[in-house]
Amino acid sequence: MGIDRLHIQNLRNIQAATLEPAGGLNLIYGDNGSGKTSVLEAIWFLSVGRSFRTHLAPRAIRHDEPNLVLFARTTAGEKLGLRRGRDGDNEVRINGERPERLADLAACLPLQLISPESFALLLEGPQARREFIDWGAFHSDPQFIGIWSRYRRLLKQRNQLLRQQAPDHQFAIWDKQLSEYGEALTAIRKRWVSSLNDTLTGIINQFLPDLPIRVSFSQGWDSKSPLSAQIQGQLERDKQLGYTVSGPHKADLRLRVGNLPVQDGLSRGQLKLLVCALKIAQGKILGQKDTSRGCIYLVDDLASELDESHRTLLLEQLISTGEQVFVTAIEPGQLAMIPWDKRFHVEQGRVTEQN
Ligand SMILES: Nc1ncnc2c1ncn2[C@@H]1O[C@H](COP(=O)(O)OP(=O)(O)OP(=O)(O)O)[C@@H](O)[C@H]1O
Repeated sequence: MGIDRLHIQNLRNIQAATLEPAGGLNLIYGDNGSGKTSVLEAIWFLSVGRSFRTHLAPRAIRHDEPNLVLFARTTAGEKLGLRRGRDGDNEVRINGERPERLADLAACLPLQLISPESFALLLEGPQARREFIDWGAFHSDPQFIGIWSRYRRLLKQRNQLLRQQAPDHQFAIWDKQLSEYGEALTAIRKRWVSSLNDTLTGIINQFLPDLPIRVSFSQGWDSKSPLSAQIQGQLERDKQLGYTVSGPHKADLRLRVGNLPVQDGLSRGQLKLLVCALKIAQGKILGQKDTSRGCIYLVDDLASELDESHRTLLLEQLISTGEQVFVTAIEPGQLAMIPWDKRFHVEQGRVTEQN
């Protein structure tokens, strides 16, 4: 899985660039502010429909230009196009057609991003970890997106009834459906997390040997009780609070080292290695599925927080996935020993392939 052609127009300081990346390891190097991260941002945009740096797409559009335009051709032959306008006029195309939903882009182009901001996965609230689990659930089970969307709609409707202090009998029909979809959603998440665990343990043992790291899935409500009983039992409390306290929308991935949450028990570099292990494991499992197209890894600022031996270890793990990898770095000299398949130099928004 990968992209064999990428065209970027008017994204940040890149006026126009065309890259023909290798199927394996691609290095993107250049000085601070040259536009390296913008190349990764372009690929991310084409998968997710937005930037990983800002929720305000106009900020990514090159100054004084009305819109940004991106295009990629995947190794499966799909042509993905995206245009974001300053005036909010947006367009997405897959093989020339408008997709039914934005998630269709992600299905064509599964990505894992490792960046200095990826710490959020471990340091911030559970939402980032739910999104992490749901990435795997989405890519491994075609039913997931439909079930997840329905659950979210039902939850919104129930919360509205709670805020309106609706009489108890009005909840019965919503709660039945909410429980059914919630259980189905959780079953897919559980399957994914259990398939993740073995691969993850192997990578953690390499990255962080001798540390007793444990990863467990918390489904968002008491695991001894069916969701229907939980939701029924908490109705009075939910009414007082005006929202649904427990359920799959509160799921989390718990990570501990010994008795401590990892954010308290690991150094910055160790946390980064753990984030990398989680993301590499996700992509590896997906790559092993018969139905899967694998995934592309984007690694922004490889050197940050990691010493040389851990940088090498990380790259070895990435190479072992056999997937397409894009790595940005300021100084290519530090990475001279790595067998890059292609190297791209970025200078003031101009991208040139090096021999
Ligand atoms: N909307 C915009 N229009 C034009 N230029 C922009 C816009 N937004 C950001 N820039 C500039 O584009 C460049 C973006 O650089 P980018 O973050 O991709 O650099 P980088 O090579 O990854 O840098 P670093 O090594 O410091 O992380 C910066 O020079 C920034 O000032």
